[in-house]
Amino acid sequence: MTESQVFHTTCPAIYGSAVASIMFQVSRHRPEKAANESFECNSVLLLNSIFILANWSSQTEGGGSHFEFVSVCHRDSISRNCTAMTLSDAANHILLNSGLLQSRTLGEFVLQDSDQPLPAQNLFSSSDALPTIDLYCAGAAEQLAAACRDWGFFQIQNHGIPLELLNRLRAHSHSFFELPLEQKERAAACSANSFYGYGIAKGRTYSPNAWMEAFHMEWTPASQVRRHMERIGIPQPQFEGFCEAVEQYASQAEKLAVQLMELVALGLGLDATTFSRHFAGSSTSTVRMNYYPPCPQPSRTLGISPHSDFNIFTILLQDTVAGLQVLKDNDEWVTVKPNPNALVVNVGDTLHAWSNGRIKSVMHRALVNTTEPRLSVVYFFGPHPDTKIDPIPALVSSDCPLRYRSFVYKQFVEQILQNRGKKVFESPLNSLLL
Ligand SMILES: O=C(O)CCC(=O)C(=O)O
Ligand SMILES: [Fe+2]
Repeated sequence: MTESQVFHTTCPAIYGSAVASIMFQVSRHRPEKAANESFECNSVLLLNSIFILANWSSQTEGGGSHFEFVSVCHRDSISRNCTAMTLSDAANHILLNSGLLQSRTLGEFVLQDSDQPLPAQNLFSSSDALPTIDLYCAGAAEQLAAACRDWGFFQIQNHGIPLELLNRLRAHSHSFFELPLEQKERAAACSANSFYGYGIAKGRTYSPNAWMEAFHMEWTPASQVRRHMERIGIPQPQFEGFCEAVEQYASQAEKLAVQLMELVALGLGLDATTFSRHFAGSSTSTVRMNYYPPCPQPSRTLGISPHSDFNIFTILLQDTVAGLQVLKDNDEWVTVKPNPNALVVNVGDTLHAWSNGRIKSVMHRALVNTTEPRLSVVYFFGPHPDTKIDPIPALVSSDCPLRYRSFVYKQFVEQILQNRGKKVFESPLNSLLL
């Protein structure tokens, strides 16, 4: 029933010379079509694959266009299963398989000039300027508070999480993203409203065509790592290894987050438990693996567009590839130099408001590059959903008057989720200003 042919095509609009020629094999469901009909590569989208809508103009069909949807593995540029579809089928296929909102239009997923400010090419020089703090040094509390005030970001070394665990987690995360797309998609988010599972990053903070894939797993109130991984179907030793690495890491990161809250409280001149006593063994935290495949035109897209995190602290593990950038003083993007022994920590909007703005959550983004995939494993730490956040009275003074209203964490998050999908980021903190 099908006829297989090999085509050479170019994608000048999207990839320029970087993918000068993609060889792909098209299986057509209508063998009777004219031999001289040509295919034109029309649009491209990627997760771990490049999706191509091949535009087939057929005179025999009354001059109308017919679209065929072809999925091509971008690493080796050799096609896998190719199915003929209509344009809307193809769009639906992309939406469903990416775990994305079905209501969106295809155009939003096609790589194109972004409406976000794009990076200049020279921004990849890494900076040593971001403070690196030894968690057990004398003065760690003061250094942490100063870094939270001046940068909203810092790296920590001597953090107590063994390097062996960090390396194991990095290795398992890489292996996960190297699985075939079809397999990863078995853990795709179950509904358009879910953030969890495999897919591209969603939410108000990310560009809809972010050059990345992600695997997001709930950690509290109960770990959902195994539930997601069971759907993937990998051999038992790999399954166990992956789940154990994530569970051990998340458990240690949770303790670290509490320790950081206590040190920062001390550094701000407060009682150590000012923030942490509101947690009493309960938090809202998740783990997300972000993976940024090499990109032929890194200046035309971003891995993650500028955003701040809405939680308390984010603890981020990088590998050796740079890409994370922090907006310093609302003015200059600084690249965080990868340090395999260190963890990158940033203040979230909730802690910002809780401290009455004494410490700050800042915008950050991720760049992509042409040659190497980049990985980050992120632990997002937030309070229990019912926690009421009141700016700490001791941090209100005549030279720092009360700036934020009190709020319940889950209402703050709900409001952020309602605003998701907005293309230009607006800080959720604005809605809390008095
Ligand atoms: O991958 C990175 O370096 C940044 C990730 C990030 O900002 C996020 O997931 O919120
Ligand atoms: Fe972030």
